[in-house]
Amino acid sequence: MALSIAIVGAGGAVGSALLMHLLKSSTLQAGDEVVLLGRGTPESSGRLFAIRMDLLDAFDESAIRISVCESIGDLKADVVIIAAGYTISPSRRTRRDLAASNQPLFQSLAAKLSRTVPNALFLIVSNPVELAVGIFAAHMEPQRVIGIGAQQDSLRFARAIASQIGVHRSKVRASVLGEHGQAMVPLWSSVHLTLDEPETASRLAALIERFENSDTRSEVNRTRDTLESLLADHQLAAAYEVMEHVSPSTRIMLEPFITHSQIHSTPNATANATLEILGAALMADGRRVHGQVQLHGQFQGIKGVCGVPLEVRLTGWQVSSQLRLTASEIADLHAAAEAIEVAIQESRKTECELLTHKR
Ligand SMILES: NC(=O)c1ccc[n+]([C@@H]2O[C@H](COP(=O)([O-])OP(=O)(O)OC[C@H]3O[C@@H](n4cnc5c(N)ncnc54)[C@H](O)[C@@H]3O)[C@@H](O)[C@H]2O)c1
Repeated sequence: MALSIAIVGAGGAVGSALLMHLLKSSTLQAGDEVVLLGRGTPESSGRLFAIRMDLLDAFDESAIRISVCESIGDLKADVVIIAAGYTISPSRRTRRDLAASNQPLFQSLAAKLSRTVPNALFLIVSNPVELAVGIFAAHMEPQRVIGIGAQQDSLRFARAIASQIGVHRSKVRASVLGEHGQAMVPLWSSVHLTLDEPETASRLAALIERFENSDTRSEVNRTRDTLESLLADHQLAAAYEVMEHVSPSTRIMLEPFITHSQIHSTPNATANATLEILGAALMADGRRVHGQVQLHGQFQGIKGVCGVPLEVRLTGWQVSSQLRLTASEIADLHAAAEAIEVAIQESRKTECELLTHKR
């Protein structure tokens, strides 16, 4: 049966990259449909119709249907990708600022989409991803809501490791759980090679020994100061060079901010991570991906939103049983889940205060 994928925020940096990746990859087949969902204003619809025409001119041979849905009430879709909302900028510097700005949008989208497409699979790109997942999971079946941040972080961790041992990412597997933010939990115990090559294996063993127990927090703090002065001087090459020499755990925390400082987003990496989860859902072959989901004790007894290993189908996620964590990783994961819960509660409190103020 033909598949329909809707994108909310299709005109943004991530949404545009996602469209390109979707239409260039073999994820969809002839007859499937990509729906660009508008905000319900003439300006938004106009822009989406123009984007549609440009895409048709580029990709018509693929025979994938591209349509614009002007009103959320008319939407029909099997998968909905949420890539709308504010991003980090000089006027919204922290995840807290972002939470305050994006919370009303998340609430409104979740309420409307739960009425029109309650049985869709929801892939959440927007940040703070944990807040969005919590809100969407309160409106639909929690099993149908997945934040893509942990997949993005896992891919970055694998690449950071691959680059330090001189191979490409296809040769390395690695997982990052927890928060898509400061409380992320890179799992050194999950790191392994997909090739049997003794020299590479010994380089990886040396890297793990060097960094597995290093103090990421203090390295992040030290390195952030160095980066800030390099960025202030527009020394981008030097900033990226610094990243080659820090721990992969530090690198995945800081490198996206260097990129963001120049192009205000990380569109292609994010589109790729989103597509990996979509691909896993379509193949439904039990491959492991990672995502922020609303847990009720299914992984390490955690209750709340947290990034965990997943198996995904179009009907929803289940926790993947393929990962064995060490005791200290389990402790870090519980600490991350608590930090996420505190941040979510804080955002809810701020929203309540704002509502009381308005009355
Ligand atoms: N998880 C990740 O790794 C990751 C990476 C990059 C961006 N993001 C997040 O994805 C979101 C989009 O990022 P971007 O870089 O594409 O930003 P962008 O500013 O380029 O695009 C934002 C999009 O959201 C739409 N939008 C804004 N307010 C809206 C509203 N009220 N209703 C409907 N649509 C609305 C805009 O029209 C635009 O299409 C942000 O929340 C950002 O933080 C996440």
